[in-house]
Amino acid sequence: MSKVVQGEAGSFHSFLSEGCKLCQQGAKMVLFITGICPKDCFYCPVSEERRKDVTYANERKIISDQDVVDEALQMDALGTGITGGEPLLRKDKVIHYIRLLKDNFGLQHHIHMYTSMAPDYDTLKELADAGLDEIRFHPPVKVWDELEGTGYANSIRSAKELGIETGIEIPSIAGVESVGHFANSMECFLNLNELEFSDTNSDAMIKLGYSLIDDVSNAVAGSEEHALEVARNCERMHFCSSSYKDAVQLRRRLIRISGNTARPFDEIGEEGTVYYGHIECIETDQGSVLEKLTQMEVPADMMEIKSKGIDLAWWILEDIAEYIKESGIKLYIIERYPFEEGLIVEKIPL
Ligand SMILES: C[S@@+](CC[C@H](N)C(=O)[O-])C[C@H]1O[C@@H](n2cnc3c(N)ncnc32)[C@H](O)[C@@H]1O
Ligand code: SF4
Repeated sequence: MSKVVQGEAGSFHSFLSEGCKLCQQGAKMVLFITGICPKDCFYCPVSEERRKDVTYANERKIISDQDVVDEALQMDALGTGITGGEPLLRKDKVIHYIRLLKDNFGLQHHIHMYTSMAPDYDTLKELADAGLDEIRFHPPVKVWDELEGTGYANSIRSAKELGIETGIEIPSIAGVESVGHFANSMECFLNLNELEFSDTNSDAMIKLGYSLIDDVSNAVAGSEEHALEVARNCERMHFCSSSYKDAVQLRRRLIRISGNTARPFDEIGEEGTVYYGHIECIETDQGSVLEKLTQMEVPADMMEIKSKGIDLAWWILEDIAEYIKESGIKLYIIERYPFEEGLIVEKIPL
């Protein structure tokens, strides 16, 4: 599928792979296999905390298979993107999780994988046999001009032969034009990511002369223009902008998760965050506060006892605030990301 889309700096063709379509709906779980990687890209955005041999499904640290299944259920995932670090450094783990996800959620659970390596036919066959649907190769910048003569060309040919939807995914920086021609000659798709600053790459990127587009986004000035150049000659390409990723994909993912996990008294906001009231009190006060709530006939399904207080519907808390406020007890309306211990966006004292 190819259509003309309007970018901030002009219009260009856009091709969406199956994995991208599901990602745009916020329906893809992100399975981070390992944080280790043999490459040393100057733009690497992987956080210090994750640059180890650790596995996460979205923000959940994975200890057992059940954790992976629970996270997919929690967001009602329609597919999974396998990433890292370099996932193929833990090939057996990748194959194990592809099988686990296909067994639990059916063959229609779409799985794509990123790799910076150029795996041989046998490795790709193992991945295809396990059920991998789509692969996105990320060759290092230094070989972009000579991709025909590298292992990436063979890997792309093999992946296509094995029936895996095949593409290249790289950041949109100087030099991408030649990758556009290569993608055409290989008849594979090309995803260009708008280059972004992160905590781990900003020193290197500033030294190389990159700068922010403005003060409110992490996007790098000039990145979109490189993609527009490529779009002139590349049929199956897509530019994934930083603002789209943040504004649309994240919001849709949060809405999916909160729709699945909100308690009866959580209000789901337009951005997918949840709003609820919170009575902060020490354990010894909890009994007397609960007694008051019962006397005021607050329904049991409109509250939940937590270790450091009681959560309840914010509109009920607002109504009864003046009757339960006393020394040592604090009342708040909280807006939070819809995960256990999710980021608190706002905490308004009553
Ligand atoms: C973060 S990597 C993770 C998977 C694997 N390590 C790899 O590099 O392919 C996934 C994609 O992110 C993109 N990427 C890497 N650094 C980026 C940055 N600073 N800004 C925008 N996209 C970036 C690359 O196009 C890469 O294909
Ligand atoms: S291949 Fe990916 S994880 Fe590895 S250094 Fe490059 S961006 Fe980072």
